[in-house]
Amino acid sequence: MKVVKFGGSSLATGNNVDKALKIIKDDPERKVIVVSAPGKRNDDDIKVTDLLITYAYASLRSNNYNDIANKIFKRYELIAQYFNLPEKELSEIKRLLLTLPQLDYPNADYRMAAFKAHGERLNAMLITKILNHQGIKTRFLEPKDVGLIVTGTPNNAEVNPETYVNLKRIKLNKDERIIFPGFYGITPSAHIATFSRGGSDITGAILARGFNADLYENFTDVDAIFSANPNIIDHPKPIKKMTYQEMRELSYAGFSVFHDEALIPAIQGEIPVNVKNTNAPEKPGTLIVPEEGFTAKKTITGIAGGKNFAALYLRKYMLNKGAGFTLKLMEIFNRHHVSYEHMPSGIDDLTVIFKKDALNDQLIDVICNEIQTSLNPDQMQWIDDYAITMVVGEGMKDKLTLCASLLYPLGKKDISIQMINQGASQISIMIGTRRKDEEAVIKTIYENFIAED
Ligand SMILES: Nc1ncnc2c1ncn2[C@@H]1O[C@H](COP(=O)(O)OP(=O)(O)O)[C@@H](O)[C@H]1O
Ligand SMILES: N[C@@H](CC(=O)OP(=O)(O)O)C(=O)O
Repeated sequence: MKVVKFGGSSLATGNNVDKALKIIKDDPERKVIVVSAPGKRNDDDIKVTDLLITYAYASLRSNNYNDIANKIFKRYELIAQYFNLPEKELSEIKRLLLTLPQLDYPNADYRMAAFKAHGERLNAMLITKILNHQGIKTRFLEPKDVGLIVTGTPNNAEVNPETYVNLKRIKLNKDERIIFPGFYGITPSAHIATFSRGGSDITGAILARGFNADLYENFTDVDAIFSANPNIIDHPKPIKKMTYQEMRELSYAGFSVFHDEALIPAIQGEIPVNVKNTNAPEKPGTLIVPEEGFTAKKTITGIAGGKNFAALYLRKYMLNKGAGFTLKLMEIFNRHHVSYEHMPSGIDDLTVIFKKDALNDQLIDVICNEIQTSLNPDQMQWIDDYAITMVVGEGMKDKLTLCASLLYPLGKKDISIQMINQGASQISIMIGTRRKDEEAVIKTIYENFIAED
């Protein structure tokens, strides 16, 4: 049995949905289908999830939100019309959409989560109706029906392990497909909470693990995962096969094609993941597999870049001798509920790297003031335009001189390296630069090490 997920880019129009449905019908093993909300139809379009965010704010400010609600409904109506679905089939979808502002929510965050989740919820309802209309027996199931329980914050939730116990109890009928909305779960108190953006990939992986699928197929709008972002490198080489850990590191640093958290359930359940193109399903795509039994054919598998970082540089002479410096630093972060990403250090200095969305200007000032008062560093600098480039490959493990040879062409191009860190797993090297240099780092390493390999 396969769990299949279609991203928003694969469900943006009636024509796209039709391609997705053909893929489903083509293979009886594709039994559990996770769907995202309709995505962008062209570069200037707006994803339904973003329209729902606007709707949530507009309906808080005034009663004048009909235009945005109608604009959202129109997205579903256009898809329904493509399949000649009778209009009455849409009445429930319209009602649910229009009543969102009137419902009770515990607070504004839960309210926002419920609005956002309806992008996938209504799409799953619609696609179920379309398939049944075509004579394909299909059942709509959602998190509350199967016990997909989440905890954490309402717009950045995490799956609760109880979910897997609940999923084991669900019976899948032989002659029936399941359509399941991605991106959200249900809290222990039965409220909707969403994963972080792009989180339908996570739902697919949870169901693949929970139903013990043979394969998790993730359909998107590119032929494969490429060895570099196709928006930066022209026609980058596709990756045919890679390990879970390689994918984790690449998606963390910027391969937006697959959510980095989505691999964890797949790893835990040892479910292989196949990323494929809805527009070319005959192509093999990229297969993501366990490390055991994997033989690396290339030194570097891929290179990813993330611009959305900031760093705090601290110099304190004899840092290596002074006990408690790092502990006090951690206590300050902990007091303000700030998590950090990396903390490379030397004898006299350390850099703490943050995701920018973990902080705001006020918090940065408060934290820097506390550090100055309690740790009295010899130098402290906040670097707001920090970028991380991650060079990843299982084949890097035994290449002792790789680090030096990676840096040489960057130096020749006058790119200033702020930090370099080889991961303990030895399959990644992280290069910290100023944001303006990030694309040049990716292009230089791609040209010298991937294009040639
Ligand atoms: N290394 C990469 N390989 C493939 N696609 C990438 C890569 N890095 C970024 N992308 C982008 O990710 C997009 C697919 O992700 P996304 O839009 O979230 O898909 P979906 O809507 O199917 O979830 C591609 O269209 C591409 O622009
Ligand atoms: N619709 C949600 C969740 C998601 O996964 O979407 P997509 O499959 O289009 O990346 C979002 O836009 O974040």
